[in-house]
Amino acid sequence: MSKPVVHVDNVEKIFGKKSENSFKALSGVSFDIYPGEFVGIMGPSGAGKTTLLNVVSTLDRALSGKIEIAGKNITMMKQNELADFRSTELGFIFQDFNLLENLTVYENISLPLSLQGVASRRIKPLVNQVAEKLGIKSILDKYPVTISGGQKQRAAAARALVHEPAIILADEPTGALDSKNARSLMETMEHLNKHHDVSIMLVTHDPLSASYCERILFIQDGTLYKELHRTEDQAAFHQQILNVLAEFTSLDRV
Ligand SMILES: Nc1ncnc2c1ncn2[C@@H]1O[C@H](COP(=O)(O)OP(=O)(O)OP(=O)(O)O)[C@@H](O)[C@H]1O
Repeated sequence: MSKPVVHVDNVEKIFGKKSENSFKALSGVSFDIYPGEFVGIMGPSGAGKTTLLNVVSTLDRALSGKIEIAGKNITMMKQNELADFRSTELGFIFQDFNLLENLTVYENISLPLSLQGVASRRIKPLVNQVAEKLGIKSILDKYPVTISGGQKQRAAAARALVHEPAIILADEPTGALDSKNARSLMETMEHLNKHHDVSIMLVTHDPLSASYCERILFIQDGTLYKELHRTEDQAAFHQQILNVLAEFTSLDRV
């Protein structure tokens, strides 16, 4: 078996100092994501999903445990090394697109490459290639204010992919989209995963978005609660996800 692209080993995260106010947001969390996998993270509000994404994405530090991405131990890296690591190995897609309004779609997508100092003659073919994959070649000269929410999210996905990161980290990417655009974005992510071998870790509340994943890790109270593999068709997987979410609701009532 190939080496995992994300290796999380016994991670713990505590907010606040060692006093009555401290809160254990993650406890003994361990899992691997292998190259080319599409993994969803689900769980009730406050379960620790965003905290987990933040420590994996190097935006926050775990208190203990080990996290390796693309074979590199990020828990040992200094701040300046982390910034370099993020810009080369990680691709981010957030709910609110985070496109810069005074740059065109082309300029937004090329930003990670410009920041890395890639020569502009090398940037153009890379941007065109990723725009082609995401079906947004015709809007490259437009400004974000003139395009739809779905197009904005595709542009954000293109920007996340253009530097060929080891993994795409997506936090509620469909949260600001209507159902048609949400479905279309998830189909695109599924396509990128299946046909272009893009590894994806997706945090979502939405069972339909999650049903595009191959595997879901459910977390509750900061620990892994259950893991679900997609073995049947998407509709059946969607139903399995709904069943697990219903377990959380009934646990709440206890
Ligand atoms: N900076 C912080 N200081 C103190 N507690 C925090 C901090 N950030 C998060 N928490 C707590 O840690 C727990 C996990 O939060 P987190 O945001 O990871 O949950 P989540 O599963 O992403 O929730 P949601 O689905 O509502 O976004 C929550 O109880 C939250 O209140």
